Amino acid sequence: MTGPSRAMADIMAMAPVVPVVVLEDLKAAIPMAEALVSGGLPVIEVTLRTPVGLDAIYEISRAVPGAVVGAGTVNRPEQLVDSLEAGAKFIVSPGATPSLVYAASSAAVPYLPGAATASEMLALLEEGISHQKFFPAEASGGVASLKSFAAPLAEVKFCPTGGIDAKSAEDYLALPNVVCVGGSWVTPTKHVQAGNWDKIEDLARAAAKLGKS
Ligand SMILES: O=C[C@H](O)COP(=O)(O)O
Ligand SMILES: CC(=O)C(=O)O
Repeated sequence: MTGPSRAMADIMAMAPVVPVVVLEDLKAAIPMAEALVSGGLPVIEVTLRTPVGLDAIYEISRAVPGAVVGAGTVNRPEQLVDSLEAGAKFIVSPGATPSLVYAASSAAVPYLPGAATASEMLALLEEGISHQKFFPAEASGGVASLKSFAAPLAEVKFCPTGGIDAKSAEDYLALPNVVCVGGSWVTPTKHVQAGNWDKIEDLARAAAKLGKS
């Protein structure tokens, strides 16, 4: 495993669940991150799908010391640069392109690119990227597909994301090639909008226990 994959492996091992956050209101960034960290989920992926994504990463990285905040939906190399400037500790993209892989490798930042087929996984392995996001997990065959990848692609370890909930997360985490899972169920929009941080902390606490039974 090369440097950036090693570093991504360490981040993925910190918690069984990576909350994938789509924030509409910057004011929610810090209390939401504090609730997740208090509940036991320090690794947080803030997507760049909304205008406040980068500012949220900036604020969380400076104000929530226990958080390891990364940028998600990084679809272009310039977004990777902006994310690092904002304070992102890791980078996630739904797929991968040569320019994204090059940008991540040049910046030596932990990088979790998406892959959904054996060919995409092999292409990333050729770049030294052994830790990959299986996306979109449920739509790409879910647990059954990952079981099929385990033997021929034994070197690849996954963070499946997309359509996973608290119940199905257990099934994914039981697989030998799954290190953690990603999902938005820990930060439901209704609770974020209402500022129900205690509810989010409860969801995080339950998610942090997954895979440990
Ligand atoms: O990164 C992918 C999604 O935003 C998270 O998936 P989900 O909302 O289905 O959990
Ligand atoms: C889906 C995904 O991987 C992302 O938004 O980064």
